Amino acid sequence: MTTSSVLLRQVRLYGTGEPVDVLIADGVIAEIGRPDAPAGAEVIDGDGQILLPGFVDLHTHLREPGREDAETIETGSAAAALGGYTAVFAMANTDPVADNAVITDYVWRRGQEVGLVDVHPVGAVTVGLAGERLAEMGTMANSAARVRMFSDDGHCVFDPLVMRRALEYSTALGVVVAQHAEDPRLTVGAQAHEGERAARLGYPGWPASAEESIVARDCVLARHAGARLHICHVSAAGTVDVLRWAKELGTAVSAEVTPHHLLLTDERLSTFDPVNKVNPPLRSEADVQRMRQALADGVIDCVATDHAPHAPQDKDCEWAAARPGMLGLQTALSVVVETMVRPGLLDWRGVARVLSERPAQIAGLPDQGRPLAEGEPANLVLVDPDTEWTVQGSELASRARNTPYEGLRLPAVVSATLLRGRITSREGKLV
Ligand SMILES: NC(=O)N[C@@H](CC(=O)O)C(=O)O
Ligand SMILES: [Zn+2]
Ligand SMILES: [Zn+2]
Repeated sequence: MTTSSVLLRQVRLYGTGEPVDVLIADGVIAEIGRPDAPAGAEVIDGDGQILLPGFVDLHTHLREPGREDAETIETGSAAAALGGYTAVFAMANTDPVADNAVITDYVWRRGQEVGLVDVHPVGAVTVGLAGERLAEMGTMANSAARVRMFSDDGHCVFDPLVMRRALEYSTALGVVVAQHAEDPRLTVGAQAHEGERAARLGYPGWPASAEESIVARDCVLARHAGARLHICHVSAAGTVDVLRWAKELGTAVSAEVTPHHLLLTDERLSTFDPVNKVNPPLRSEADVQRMRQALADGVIDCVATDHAPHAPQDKDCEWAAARPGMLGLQTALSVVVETMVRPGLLDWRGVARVLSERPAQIAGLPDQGRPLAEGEPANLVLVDPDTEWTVQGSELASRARNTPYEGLRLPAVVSATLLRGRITSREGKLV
């Protein structure tokens, strides 16, 4: 067996301090300082670039099994590695649904076979995402994939009794339930953020209260169950108030925001381009500002992409018929830099927190989001903060093309990603 080593020359840990050399051997950070390159070591010249723990995405749609025409575990893993990720959580709304251990184990094993990123399957909360009967959470939690997160994402677990039971089981299993917070009675036929723009265009509105009310309800349920709850894709300013209240009461609730809800508003509706259709919808400028502030404050814990690839026939059609969702894995870092680092809301230590450390803690991954220190697993990303790039959907690794950032110039590029000491991407290419 050959053991490979990598020497990262002149990198700045968390973007602070003087550049140092980092030697990686046998999958761990072996030495930080001025180590010599062992014979045969691969040397990467960091040139003062920023070293961070590899990113962890709690919310990815990889579409396998069932819609391999939109994305596969292989193409999605490629997008993840190029985006700086070392672990992603693949949502359960596949076809068939990942509501049993046969599917969740398949997703895990296929991810390991591809080998670019750890693909952790999310198990469904209810059978077939139908919201009626609990799926076999225990079997999934104890199978090869060791499922740690459960979600009916795409659908809200709407029945409060079903949600209560799911939270009670999750506590016993030591897993987390992630809620797609959308009261379906308030969003019947909804097409866009309820507000002036949707009204002018005649689109039925998706009110913020549909999100806020479910988050409030679930925080109450979680507190009484002594359970951990995670809120997917927070989009409305009022949800931040609910989260702050619940956290002050000691509720074990965490929350994510997507890159697109940090950058884009419902102003995009005027384009009529369904690439901008997403669930929850793009909201107002005030909501966007509140998302940024809450992420900086820690009321929102982390950034998750909600990477949602769709085949052209499901997107290139009229607005009402188009599926909701947009790509995110290869643009997340740049959008976080644009919306949080450039305006001074987060430093690079903060970027490590929201893209790596907090998500790893929320999901309970012991080997991700770890400190940059000797002896720690070498799940790492090297970031060049000074280079800008122009997004082109046709150049992204995803099988789908539905990026809302087409033609946009964004800051920061991923120079290299390392998974357990092995280089998975380098200078925008897979290794
Ligand atoms: N976000 C979306 O608009 N779509 C997601 C489902 C979801 O995250 O709710 C999808 O699966 O396409
Ligand atoms: Zn969702
Ligand atoms: Zn989703």
